[in-house]
Amino acid sequence: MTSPAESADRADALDVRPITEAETPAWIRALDLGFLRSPGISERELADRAAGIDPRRTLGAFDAGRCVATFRSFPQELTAVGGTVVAADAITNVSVQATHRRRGLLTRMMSQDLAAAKERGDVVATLIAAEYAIYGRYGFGPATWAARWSVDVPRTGLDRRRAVPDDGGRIDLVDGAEIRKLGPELYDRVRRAVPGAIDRPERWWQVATGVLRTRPEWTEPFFAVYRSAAGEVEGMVAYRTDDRWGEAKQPLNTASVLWLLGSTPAAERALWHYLCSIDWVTTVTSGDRAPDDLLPLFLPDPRAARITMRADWMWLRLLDVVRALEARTYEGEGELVLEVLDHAGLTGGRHLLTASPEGGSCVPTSRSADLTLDVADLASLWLGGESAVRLAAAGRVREERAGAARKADALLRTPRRPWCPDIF
Ligand SMILES: CC(=O)SCCNC(=O)CCNC(=O)[C@H](O)C(C)(C)COP(=O)(O)OP(=O)(O)OC[C@H]1O[C@@H](n2cnc3c(N)ncnc32)[C@H](O)[C@@H]1OP(=O)(O)O
Repeated sequence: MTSPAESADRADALDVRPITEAETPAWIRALDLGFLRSPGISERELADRAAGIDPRRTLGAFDAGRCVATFRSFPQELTAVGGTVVAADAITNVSVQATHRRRGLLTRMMSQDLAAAKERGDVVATLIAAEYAIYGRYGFGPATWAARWSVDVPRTGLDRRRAVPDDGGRIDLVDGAEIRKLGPELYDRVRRAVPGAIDRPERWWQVATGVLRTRPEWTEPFFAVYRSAAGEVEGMVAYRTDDRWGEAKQPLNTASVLWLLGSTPAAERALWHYLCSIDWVTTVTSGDRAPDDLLPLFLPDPRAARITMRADWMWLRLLDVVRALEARTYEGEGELVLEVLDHAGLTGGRHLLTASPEGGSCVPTSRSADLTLDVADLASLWLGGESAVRLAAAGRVREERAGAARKADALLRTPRRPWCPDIF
């Protein structure tokens, strides 16, 4: 039998390194095994997925030449509170095969990647965590949250006879080519106004419209565009329907939203109302939205919208506390001394934050701290979605001065929750 120490030694002996371009197909197959996906993959899917992978930022662990662990990062833009965009190290495709787990392979790949991101000057690292328990140990904290709703259309109280937006705008059904033409500009406006949102490279639109096939089961969705009374493109939605009928021939279709964008509340309202007006559709599922999404408030009876999922979404790892705190604006004016603990030594230290609605300055200080907190908890507070009072009550943040958590909330919390509309 092998002892844990011997297993750890064996993991150390494994090669963890960036892959070569020629190794990409084997790396993708290893990732699919790690994500419990069927090993069969078409040549087209393999080629379309490989085209999105930069081998220089793609790590593999190799045991006797076989890829047994995968890890990849790519450059990403993340919107901070106030609209400034910061450079992020987006981490994805993390897997360690069931035969090689719990021998430290993830820890080795993560340490390499975060060190490289720090060296490059990225302000944060981002990821969507498969399981809650994995990433806190590396200094990540949940920073955006998501909710899904299921709308019982007959209960909404909306007038089913109404067919067009009641605000002078219009909705048109369009094809994927039109979405590729109109989508990037609209999305860019939306994401710069939403803390927690990330950029969508051209590849995102190609995948969303089926030009690139990165999943075997892709079918073309419906696409609709909303234009305001002034003719401006302000909203867009992609959805699928399921052609379900009851035994007495009642139409019972569900319209499942894949993504819905509005640069104005009016655009969001018009699109949700449109989805609830489609003949045959009795249920609308929302896809992943911010936890404080306006959807229920657009319905005469908000109880028609039932929450079906609510969870943490994007996790953040601050790589540079000073640049992160200086990249955002604040809800009020004030000073706060933060003692930030980072056991990995990537950032942290005691800093004086001088905050205002125009921005902030952050400098090392020897003044006594108001709050002591782990870098992972500061990540949860940074986008304004978590409360320092709440974290203090849970014993995660320590108040060194009475009332400091409340003061931190007055500066850092935002009226709307941060939101990352995408999975990556
Ligand atoms: C951003 C993304 O891609 S999210 C997708 C993550 N991938 C998956 O969930 C796929 C299935 N799981 C896996 O592939 C692997 O189990 C991984 C990647 C989660 C972990 O890889 P491993 O090499 O086993 O992790 P490693 O041995 O470095 O573990 C380090 C520590 O994290 C802990 N840990 C790792 N995974 C988990 C988990 N899923 N739940 C709880 N603790 C975990 C280990 O116990 C270990 O703790 P210790 O230091 O106290 O002993």
